[in-house]
This record gives sequence, C-alpha cells and structure tokens, in this order.
Amino acid sequence: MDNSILLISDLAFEYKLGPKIHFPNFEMKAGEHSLLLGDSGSGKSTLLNLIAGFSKPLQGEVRIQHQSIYQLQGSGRDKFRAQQIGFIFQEAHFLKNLTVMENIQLAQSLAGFETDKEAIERLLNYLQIGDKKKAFPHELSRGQLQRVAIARALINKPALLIADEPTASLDDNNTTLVLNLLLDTAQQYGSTLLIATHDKRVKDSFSNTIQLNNLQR
Ligand SMILES: Nc1ncnc2c1ncn2[C@@H]1O[C@H](COP(=O)(O)OP(=O)(O)OP(=O)(O)O)[C@@H](O)[C@H]1O
Repeated sequence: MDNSILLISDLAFEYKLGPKIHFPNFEMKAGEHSLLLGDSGSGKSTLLNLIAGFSKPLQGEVRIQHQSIYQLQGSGRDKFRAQQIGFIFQEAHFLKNLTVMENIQLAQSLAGFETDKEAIERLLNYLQIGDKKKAFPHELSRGQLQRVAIARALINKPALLIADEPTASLDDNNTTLVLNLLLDTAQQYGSTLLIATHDKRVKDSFSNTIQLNNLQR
C-alpha cells in the first residue's frame, strides 16, 4: 500500500436542474496540504459533498485511503466518513444544549469510538481554549467557535481534514492565524489537509493547488 489519502479520478456531477461539472483528476498523499481554488459557483462545495459521499457522481471515483466512498452503503458509509474525514464548515453548527466537551464527545461516539475526555482536553489546550470545555456554544466568540470546530474535526485523527472557506469572513491577521492553526494542528494530528476557498490571500501558504474551472454558461 502506498500513502494515498485521497484520489479523484474522472469525476463528474450533474444537477437535475443545473450544470454538469467535470472535476480535475488529483491525488493527495499523507501529510500533504492542498488548496482547492475556484471562483464562486465553480463547484467547490459540490466536490466536497462528493468526497464526503453525501452525493453520488454521474461518473468517476473518489477513493479515501483506497476505499471507494460510493461502494459503502448507509451506516457503513456514515461511520467511515466520521472516522476518516474531519469537516470544518464556513459556519460551524453545534448542538446548543451541549457543552464544548459534549459536542466533541458526540463526534467520537458517531465514529463508533469510546469517548475520551483526556484526549479532548489535550486538543482544546493545544488550541488554547482548554478553559472553555464546560461552556455552551452561545457563550463563545466566533474565533473560539472556529477553534472548537477544528477540535471537533480532528478529535478522531481523520486521514483527511477538509475546511470549506475557513477564512472567508476574516481580516488579514485572523486569516494568517487560522491558516497557521489549521496547518499546525493537521500536522500534529497526522491529517492531510484540503482547504477549499476563493480567498486569494491564502494562496502563498500552499505549494499544491487544485484549480476548478469556471463553468461554461
Ligand atoms: N441544488 C442545485 N441545483 C442546481 N444547480 C446547483 C445546485 N447547487 C449548486 N448548483 C450550481 O452548481 C454550480 C456549482 O455550485 P457550488 O456550490 O459547488 O459552487 P462553489 O464553488 O462552492 O461556490 P461558492 O464559492 O459560491 O460557495 C453553480 O453553478 C451552482 O449554481
């Protein structure tokens, strides 16, 4: 086995009442970090949904550590996704009646793992929000919530960490801070990092870029 984490080949998707999108072939190896670049509407979110197995392609394949995501069904696919992929969305959603600690424990349970409070505390401390473990989501600032989102995405040490537009609404200082945090934490937890963005400011931090083409209209 080589160290292939993500392989995209011959992938295309068609919306029922929308465009047909062809994606470029690419592969990510363990420990790499890549930027998925494309203008608004070029298909970044569509590709992330395909990688996660939330939607099925018209053709082609997504393999995560050699496993075809579409060959898995139902709860098997859900568990595989929870174990192998960590997601950070532009707007993080947490269960508002659960504390930070409980929200992250839930991510462990959904992946079929025993909850491990010490591992969560270590990760929260690494992200400098250890003092917030008993807080509820509405008691945190946006920056703190983003760190909780990073913790939740990484707690299961996923092979692949995907961040969708993590810097879209941030000023330059916070953009650098969040990028460095993502890069450092992904490395610390052994995850391969794919960041989807149309934020040109982040380009310089990445040697690997995957460019989506604008759709023909
Ligand atoms: N449910 C849908 N039905 C029809 N067309 C859709 C649907 N969702 C997205 N599209 C179209 O598919 C294309 C790709 O959309 P997608 O959301 O993947 O782009 P994106 O690169 O993530 O954009 P953004 O950066 O603005 O989030 C766009 O042209 C969009 O209008």
